[in-house]
Amino acid sequence: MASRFIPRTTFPYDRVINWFPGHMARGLRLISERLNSVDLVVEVRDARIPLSSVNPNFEKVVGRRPRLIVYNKFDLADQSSKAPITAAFAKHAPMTPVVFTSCQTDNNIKEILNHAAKLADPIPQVTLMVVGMPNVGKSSLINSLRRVGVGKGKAAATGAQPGITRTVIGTVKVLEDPTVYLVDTPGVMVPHIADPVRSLKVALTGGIRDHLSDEQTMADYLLFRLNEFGAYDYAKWFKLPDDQPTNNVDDLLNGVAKRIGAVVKGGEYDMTMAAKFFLKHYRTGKLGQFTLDDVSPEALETFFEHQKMYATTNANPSTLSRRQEKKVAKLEQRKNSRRAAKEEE
Ligand SMILES: Nc1nc2c(ncn2[C@@H]2O[C@H](COP(=O)(O)OP(=O)(O)OP(=O)(O)O)[C@@H](O)[C@H]2O)c(=O)[nH]1
Repeated sequence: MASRFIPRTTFPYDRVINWFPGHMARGLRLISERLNSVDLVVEVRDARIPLSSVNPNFEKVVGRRPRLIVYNKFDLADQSSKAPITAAFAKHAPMTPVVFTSCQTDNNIKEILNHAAKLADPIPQVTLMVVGMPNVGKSSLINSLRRVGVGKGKAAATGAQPGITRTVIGTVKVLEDPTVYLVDTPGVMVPHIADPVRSLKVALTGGIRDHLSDEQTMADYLLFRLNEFGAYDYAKWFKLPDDQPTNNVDDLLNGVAKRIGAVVKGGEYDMTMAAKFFLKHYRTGKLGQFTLDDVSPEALETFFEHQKMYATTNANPSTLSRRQEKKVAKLEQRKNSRRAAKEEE
């Protein structure tokens, strides 16, 4: 019985999956070049990995520009994650609006348009720039904004695999009155994700091309997390013996392969095809809604502290307020006196 099942408590994994093709470096450059003609940066993150889908490179490029954070694909995430994230933003970044959206249902899309329209008070025309890691749903968001704002169809190509948008497309009108334009940009990955498990989470949610991260390892990690959440429905879905959950990915994939008839020559089960099917099931929400990052108040506190440090040491001083400039100068001064003291030793 499932109640007697003891899930694994660790997932040893030390491989780092890196994926930073040329169009991403170019994309980052283009974002930085277009920034001066943009009134608001809309940074899209994946609500299933609210911390792991943050690219510190955006902090460097976007600096202290007015920004709105969108946690997209919220239909696939644990709905209880919204409250702690909202509270952490209210405490650490009260001037940054946060919106939780679903482009599948256009949920909360209007809220983004409302924020943009508010900016149109002193300026006649507002331009937004959408940035984010690959596959977080930037193009889908543009299409949703256009659908909700001006009732028009698809303007940007979307796809289940990352890396569909490869260059900055022209501006797209998403609201008539006031006029709001939007610029799509290519998804930009972190050039080097130091934490192996973080790279696995990004891959599992579709941010890295599947073949680069190995489907069976991703399936194993997904099984580990489902068991950790006590989400054992997969056992019934894939008709595992006695509907029992398992810690063994081969047992699971055998069940999946049998269920979908994934057999190769000689009658063996096709484990890669089974793993792909299992991943697709998860990615389309059929196994439930999960948030893979720790969003406890303590974890969010650490995250924001880290972000603050990063932003303070990397932000472009020309975009800082005088108070922030003073803080950066103070930090620099402290750093210099520490260096001088060391040299004297
Ligand atoms: N369930 C769900 N799926 C979504 C949502 N938004 C986008 N998707 C799906 O996620 C996949 C990626 O969406 P895109 O809009 O192409 O993502 P992107 O960020 O533009 O991708 P890149 O081209 O890699 O930069 C597609 O299969 C979309 O249908 C959402 O809110 N909910």
